[in-house]
Amino acid sequence: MSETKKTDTAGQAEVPRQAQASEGDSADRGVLLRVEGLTKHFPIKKGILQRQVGAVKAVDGIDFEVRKGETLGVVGESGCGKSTMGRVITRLQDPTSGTITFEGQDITRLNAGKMRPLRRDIQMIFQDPYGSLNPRHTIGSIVSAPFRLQGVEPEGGVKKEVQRLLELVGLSPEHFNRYPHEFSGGQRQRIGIARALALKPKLVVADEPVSALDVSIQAQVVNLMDDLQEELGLTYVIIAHDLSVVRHVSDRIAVMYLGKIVELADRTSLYQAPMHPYTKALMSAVPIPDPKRQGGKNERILLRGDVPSPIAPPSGCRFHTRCWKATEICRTTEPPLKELRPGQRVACHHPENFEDQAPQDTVLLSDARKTAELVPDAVLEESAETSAAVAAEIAAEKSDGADTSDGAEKSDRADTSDGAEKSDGAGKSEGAEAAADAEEPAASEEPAKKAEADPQESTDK
Ligand SMILES: Nc1ncnc2c1ncn2[C@@H]1O[C@H](COP(=O)(O)OP(=O)(O)OP(=O)(O)O)[C@@H](O)[C@H]1O
Repeated sequence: MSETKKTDTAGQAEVPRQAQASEGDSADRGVLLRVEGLTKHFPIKKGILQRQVGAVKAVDGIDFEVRKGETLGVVGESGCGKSTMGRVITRLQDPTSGTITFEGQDITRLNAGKMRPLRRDIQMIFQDPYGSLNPRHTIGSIVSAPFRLQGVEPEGGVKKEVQRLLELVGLSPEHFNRYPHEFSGGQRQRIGIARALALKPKLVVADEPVSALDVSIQAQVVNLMDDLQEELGLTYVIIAHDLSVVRHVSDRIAVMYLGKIVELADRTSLYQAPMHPYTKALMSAVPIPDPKRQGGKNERILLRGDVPSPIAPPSGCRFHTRCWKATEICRTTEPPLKELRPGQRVACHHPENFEDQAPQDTVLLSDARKTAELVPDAVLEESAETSAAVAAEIAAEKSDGADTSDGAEKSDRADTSDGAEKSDGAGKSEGAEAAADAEEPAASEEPAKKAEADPQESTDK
């Protein structure tokens, strides 16, 4: 999208202009949409009396904000609740609970009549360019529908405005009287975009806007959305099932798993140092175009099985049944979405690239042991190394103000060079509790304890 988004600056988190104000400072300034505790449960009913016997917890308590002018990417496997989230925040579906605030106005419970004026400002682009256009209507009629519905008469008339919109999205104004079947998938998606932009919305939620298109066409449509954002000052929420589409266009990315946001970070932080193991797994699935980086430590992490059912999600951390780091606390206690680094929120007891949040919990669950078999050794080693390095850095920073940077660097080297086992120990010794007063040296018994408790696991590693 904007130049800032296309260039990755090493080590420096990229934040859109509007987002440069600190999180707290921008309590609402610069925030277009705020979502708090949002849930959407679909009731499951049975019998003649249609009694509710359960619920599909498609979205199960999410919080995030969308800042003016930014692109927020939302990723996760199929069934994670992304589309439901998109339909609820645009109020095409009612939420079960939580609040949605748009430009400071609570829109959670507005009825259709009260939502109508807001429909101009909040638009959605749908995944299927074939199903989302009525085959019996001409392109002119489809793109002019928002004007009719809102009773808006654009300057110069509807026809002229629609032709301008068609041109804007790269179609010929002469296509006005043609029908959807006369267009290719990419062209149809452009028509969908023209329709969404007709009333100059402030927020556009695009649900997998390119996944139904050929790869060669995907880039064209993404670039078009990109250019339009700059030209019209749009704010986007772009939903995708993998990171390959959103990685280039998003300012920030929310990773969803089974109805929850497990990580939310600016793009650079997410790519340079993903913290949730699920994010890391999703990232490892994206092909790396740089041949120099191929064959390095970025090996593919295979996740076991499918996303569990949202009718009865796993207890504690919902990812624990597929996570190679899961310990008992992951099964029993749901990790909160916590800001571990500025601008990077993560919900994990044993995050990647950060000190362990539950260092006392060292025995892997049996599921995790099986899952670890699918994770390349290099990834496991790297994971232990980076966590230990961060833990050492934090400990050094806390113990010595003046010499911090030097000390931290040295201890990084020492830990990482010794390999996974040693660094794992260091990582485990510096936990959340220890971090509060982290003067203690690393407890070297930790890895031994782990190996003792779980010999299979230690050999796996
Ligand atoms: N109207 C509905 N009634 C009942 N269950 C629903 C309904 N809509 C969605 N679901 C369920 O909610 C869960 C989340 O679906 P959703 O479509 O939001 O996920 P998603 O991450 O967007 O997946 P996909 O990429 O496949 O669309 C799924 O288990 C789905 O079956």
